[in-house]
Amino acid sequence: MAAPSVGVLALQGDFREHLAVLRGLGADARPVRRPEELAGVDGLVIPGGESTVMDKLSRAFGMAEPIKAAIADGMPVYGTCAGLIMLADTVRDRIEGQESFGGLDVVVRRNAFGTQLDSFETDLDIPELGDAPLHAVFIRAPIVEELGAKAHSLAELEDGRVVAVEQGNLLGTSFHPEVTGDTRFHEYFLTKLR
Ligand SMILES: NC(=O)CC[C@H](N)C(=O)O
Repeated sequence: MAAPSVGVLALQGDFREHLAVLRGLGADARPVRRPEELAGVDGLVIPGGESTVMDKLSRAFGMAEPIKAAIADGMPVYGTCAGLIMLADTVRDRIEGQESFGGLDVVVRRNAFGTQLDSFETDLDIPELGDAPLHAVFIRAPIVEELGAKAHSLAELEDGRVVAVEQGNLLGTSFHPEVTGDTRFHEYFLTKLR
C-alpha cells in the first residue's frame, strides 16, 4: 500500500520540523501552500507559529475556505500550538479581526501562560500513546479553556488544564511534539489516515 500523503500547511511557522518527523515515519509529507496542493493530500498538519499571521496569510493565499471545506468533509487535521488555535471554534485573546478555520468544538485562549512563563517543558500522561509519559514543550502556548460536547481531552497539566484534544479526525495540542524527537503524536495522527 502506498504511504499516506500528508500535507503540512507551509505558510508560516515550524512546518519544516513537521515535514521531517512525518518523513521519518515513512509518510509522503508535502508542504501545502495552495488549494491544488491541499486537494492532493489525505491529511493536513497545521504547525506552530503565530496564529494571527497564519490567519492573514491563509486568507490572502485563498487557503482558508478550502481548509474549512476539507475539515467539514472529514479530512484528518492535526494542529500544534498556533495550529490548535486555527482549529478552535472559539479563540479568546484574539487580535481584532483574527479568524480561525474552526472545526474543533473547543474554546482556546492564546498565550495563556502569560509573559512570566512564556515557555516551559513538562511530562504528560497520555494513555492513548502508551505508558511512557510524553515530554511536552510549550512555547507561548494556548490552553483549552472549554471543551464542547463533541471534543474530548487527551492530556491535562497537573492542575487539570487541558492541553491536547481529539474530536473524530481532528487533533490539537498546545505543545510541540515536532521538536522533542518523540514521534508518538504524529504516529497517532497517521493512524487516522489509513
Ligand atoms: N508556539 C506557537 O505556536 C505560539 C502560538 C502563538 N502564541 C499564537 O498565538 O499563535
